[in-house]
Amino acid sequence: MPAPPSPEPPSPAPPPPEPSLHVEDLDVTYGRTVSALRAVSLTVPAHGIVALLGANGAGKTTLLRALSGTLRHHRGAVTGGRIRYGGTVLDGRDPVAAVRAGVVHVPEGRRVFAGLTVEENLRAGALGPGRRTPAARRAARDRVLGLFPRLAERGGQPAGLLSGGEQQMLALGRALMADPRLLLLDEPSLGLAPRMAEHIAALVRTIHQQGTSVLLVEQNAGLALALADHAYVLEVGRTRLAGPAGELARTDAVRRLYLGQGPDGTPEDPSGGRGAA
Ligand SMILES: Nc1ncnc2c1ncn2[C@@H]1O[C@H](COP(=O)(O)OP(=O)(O)OP(=O)(O)O)[C@@H](O)[C@H]1O
Repeated sequence: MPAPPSPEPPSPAPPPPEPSLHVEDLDVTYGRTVSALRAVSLTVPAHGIVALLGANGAGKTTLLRALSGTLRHHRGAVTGGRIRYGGTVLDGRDPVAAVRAGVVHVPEGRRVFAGLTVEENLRAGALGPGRRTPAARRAARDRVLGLFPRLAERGGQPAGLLSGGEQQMLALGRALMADPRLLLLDEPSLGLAPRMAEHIAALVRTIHQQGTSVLLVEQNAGLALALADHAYVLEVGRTRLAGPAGELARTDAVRRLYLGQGPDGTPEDPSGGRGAA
């Protein structure tokens, strides 16, 4: 008698869906009196790249701090609303919870460890809370050095000796060592010459194409809107505008206040809109 057909092998479980970030009606206060965000809502879809624009003091950094669990280091707290990343609630959590969920913050000013070498800075990024295998760490390091060959050349040098652009690459590289699914970038082009700012923007685009979602805070609105699919404009702690980046770039308010253009698209502000007040 022929043997009965062997049962079909079980099909592999589908990979977990990419999470999206949902911020709903978020309120943030510093100390007892400073209300920095009021009822701010924002979404970063899976595989999205979203820009957050706004003048100095609008609350952009505060929002990134709320997402990465670092508000309390600045005497701030979420006082209302909700932050969800996929199935994980992140409001009121600490930085370990954010990194475990895949949300990694590159703060303004780079904050590399100046006295450590480039290689040691990268290793510090891999020390995240997730229990990752040595092979996963090696893969992350290979990815970083592939993206930033200059860091490979400078591996043994103290990070404090790097140029501003190289320090920004190191800050990005260190964050990538934690295998983020959502990268929070605070002013990556700040203080860089235009060509280096363009180079960093191209690297951010590549990082996004490799599968990492990005929430980008940038005062260089032209650069940010060219990179992003979607954008939000914060004004004194509230959302003033939101929409597809290309559409926002054509609105009068964004052209005038953030792109430094007159009504006919001609430049009005010689700084090109950087640092709209
Ligand atoms: N640690 C803090 N303690 C008290 N108030 C703070 C603190 N950090 C920020 N603020 C206040 O919160 C508001 C939002 O500041 P935030 O730094 O988030 O703005 P921003 O849009 O990132 O501005 P910038 O572009 O200047 O960094 C401002 O009024 C600011 O003075």
